[in-house]
Amino acid sequence: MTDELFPRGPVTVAPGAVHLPGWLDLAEQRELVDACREWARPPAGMVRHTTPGGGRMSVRMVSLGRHWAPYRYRRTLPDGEPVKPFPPVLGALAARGAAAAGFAVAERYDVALVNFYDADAAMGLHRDSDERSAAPVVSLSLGDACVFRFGNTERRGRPWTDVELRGGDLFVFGGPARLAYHGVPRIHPGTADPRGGLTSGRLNITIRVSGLGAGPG
Ligand SMILES: O=C(O)CCC(=O)C(=O)O
Ligand SMILES: [Fe+2]
Repeated sequence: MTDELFPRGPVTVAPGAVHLPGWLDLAEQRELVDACREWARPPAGMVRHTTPGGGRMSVRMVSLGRHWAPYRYRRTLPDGEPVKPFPPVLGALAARGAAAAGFAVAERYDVALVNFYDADAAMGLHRDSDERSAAPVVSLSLGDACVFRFGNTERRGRPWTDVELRGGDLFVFGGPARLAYHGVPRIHPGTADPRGGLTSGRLNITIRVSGLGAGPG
């Protein structure tokens, strides 16, 4: 983005974790927001998951390619609906994003999770460890800014770095950071640039290589 008061440059937050601010222009953001609206529709639309411990997640999610629900991937939703296919546009974006962050990825990206955060939603510190691939996770942010907490691979606690992710930002974590704990403690409501297609709330698209191939489950 060229109209920022204080332009933000790429930052390596930890070895293997790269933040590229303003990676998507406003037109690309609008296209993705429109696509997310389509993907969020039933059948196989947006859901709030319950964890095995009985807690209800505040983030609404829709899966593409494989249905993710705590804590594994499946081909179908609990009601038997097939998961929506993985859109080729996200495969291309993920490959481009990983390359922009300095990663050479031989595998094909095949799953995505679209997360919607309203003003009060948050995501606790966790690792993305349900994949069977070491390929970097590619994350795109749209709408409201948030605090993205990027921790370490050892424990769900400090040390961590808090990064502000805004609409259009790319964050990629792979290599030594692939299994680092991370989460979203807070949304900054009302910070979305409406020209990016979202007037309230935050969308995050997280694209991964499942490593599950054509196998079952
Ligand atoms: O919303 C984000 O930026 C992070 C999402 C996330 O960590 C996940 O979907 O596993
Ligand atoms: Fe995650």
